[in-house]
Amino acid sequence: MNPLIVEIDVWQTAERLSVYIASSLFLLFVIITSSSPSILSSLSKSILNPLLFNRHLQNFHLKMGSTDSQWKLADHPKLPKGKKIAVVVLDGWGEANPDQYNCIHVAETPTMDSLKKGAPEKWTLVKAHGTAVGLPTDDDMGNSEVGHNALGAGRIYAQGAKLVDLALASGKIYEEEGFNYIKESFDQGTLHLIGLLSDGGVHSRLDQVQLLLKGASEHGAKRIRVHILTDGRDVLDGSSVGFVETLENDLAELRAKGVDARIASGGGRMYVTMDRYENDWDVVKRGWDAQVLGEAPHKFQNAVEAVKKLRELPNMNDQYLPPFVIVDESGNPVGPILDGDAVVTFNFRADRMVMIAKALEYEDFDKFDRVRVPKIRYAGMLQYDGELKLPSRYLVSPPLIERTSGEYLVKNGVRTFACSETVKFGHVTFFWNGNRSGYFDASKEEYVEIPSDVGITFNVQPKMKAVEIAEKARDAILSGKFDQVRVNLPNGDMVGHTGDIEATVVACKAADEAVKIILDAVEQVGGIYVVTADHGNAEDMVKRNKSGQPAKDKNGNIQILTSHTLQPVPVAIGGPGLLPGVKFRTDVQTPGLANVAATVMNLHGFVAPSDYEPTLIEVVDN
Ligand SMILES: O=C(O)[C@H](O)COP(=O)(O)O
Ligand SMILES: [Mn+2]
Ligand SMILES: [Mn+2]
Repeated sequence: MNPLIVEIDVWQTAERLSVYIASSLFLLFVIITSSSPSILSSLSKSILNPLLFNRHLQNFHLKMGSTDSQWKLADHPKLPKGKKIAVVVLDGWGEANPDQYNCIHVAETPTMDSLKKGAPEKWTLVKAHGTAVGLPTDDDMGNSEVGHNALGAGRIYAQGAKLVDLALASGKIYEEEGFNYIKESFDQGTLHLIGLLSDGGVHSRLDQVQLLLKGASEHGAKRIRVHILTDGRDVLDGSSVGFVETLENDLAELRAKGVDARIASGGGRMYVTMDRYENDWDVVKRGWDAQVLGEAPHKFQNAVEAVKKLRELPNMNDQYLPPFVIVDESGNPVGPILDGDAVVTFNFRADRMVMIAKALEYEDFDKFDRVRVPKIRYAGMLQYDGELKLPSRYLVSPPLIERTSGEYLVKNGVRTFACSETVKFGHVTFFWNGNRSGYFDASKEEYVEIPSDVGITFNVQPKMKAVEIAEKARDAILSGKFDQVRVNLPNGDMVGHTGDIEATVVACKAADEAVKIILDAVEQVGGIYVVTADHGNAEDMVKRNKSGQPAKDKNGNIQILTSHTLQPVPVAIGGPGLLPGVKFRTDVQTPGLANVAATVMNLHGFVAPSDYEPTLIEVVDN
């Protein structure tokens, strides 16, 4: 066995022992002051399970109000403190076979190529999809929310997709406070469901919507209106028609059972409702006008026809369909949101629901003129922002992601700088910190957002703000004011989602150049870099058949993949500050993104908490 691992084990045992002694005194106190048998039995279970016990204790400290000592991380036995560390997340940068649809391979990426030459000691691959990041199955592609959650939290949490599955399967969703709250409107009002209609599993899933429709009607909803947002980003472009047909069939079945259920409005997710990080409130306003006011530039009597017709507009695709409302024979919208109605936003993922949640929930709201603000009972599928408690009502509790590496490091004196452009800003801050907005300690942190271009698809500007982000990171590194400088470089992902292969190649080159700027700064200050990604995207831009060849549609055309992938992502370490003996371990079972947090903590000179996924590195004495 590696000497370092033994040393850490010894240290951890010592730590655990001291924690036990202190805690046993506390437990004794509880036992003496309480004769409850249930407490005694759970205590004895905890004592027998050190991991569980540690977690209980840590959570107990947090609940009781934490002090610095409870956050204190142990010193790493070999790795020094005080190194400047750059953590670079290349969004949508996976590792795949080299071919013409692998834009990372096609692009000139000398910096990332040079890192790869350090394999296997300084460059490795980790899982970034499926159960490795808390998604329901290994058929689920990775995404930014779960990827950054895992990177920052160092542990794998059952994510929204899975939690909603469980709540629907057990029927618990209908017993909880959130559903009971909206149910109050079912007698007199309409239940409105707003969200992304696809089976992408990133923000929402069609099968969950189907179950919710069925369950809500069985629990008393008599009038239901669905406001759809078409996808084409997490699923193939053009698939919207099939999803709308499926939904229409379900609604027809409900109508046959006497429920007045219809689609009321729609629009493409990137143009209607699902903006994020306040990049462009007009997107949310277009949705508000269609969903709440029943007003849109396009009116149809049938949603399948709406989607088919709007897709015929020049350069149109599912992501950008203009807003439309469904009207009756007299031209009146069939489902504006009115006083007394209930509204559920059925996406489980947070980032692109926060803005609409604010519009639906906040009394004081000045981002656009809402014209009419109906008195509704509103619930999110999940609570989208735990810090803002937004929305205040929700059907399923979100994963409780606590004690993230960001919080630990800041509380251990690591001065932290984080930066991206608007479209990914929340990824390296909010998602990284366990879906929590704001600073842990404003005196030690600075988060910089570079405004993204607004109102364009990013294939038009594939370089995005990569250089600006890198220059901010460079300045932060050189300033000496920060110990960790963390960025997200969005290009591979944001341009990859457009399906424009040529532009994605330009995007990958731009991201690579940005990495170079950051690594040069690391070099200058004798620092360390950790370069990784949150999931794949740009490395595979075509749908593949089972044998891995590009799949063709019925007309013989290649099907461009706009979505993320199931590919692993690289993790590269290096820089002049890295001790020569540091290398990637070969004994970590199925390493994934969640193993990165402990790795970074080690490089800052600390041992990660014992319930974190193991570090990827070891220090071998020369
Ligand atoms: O919201 C999006 O843009 C896509 O659905 C997923 O992309 P992301 O997970 O990289 O943000
Ligand atoms: Mn991403
Ligand atoms: Mn993406």
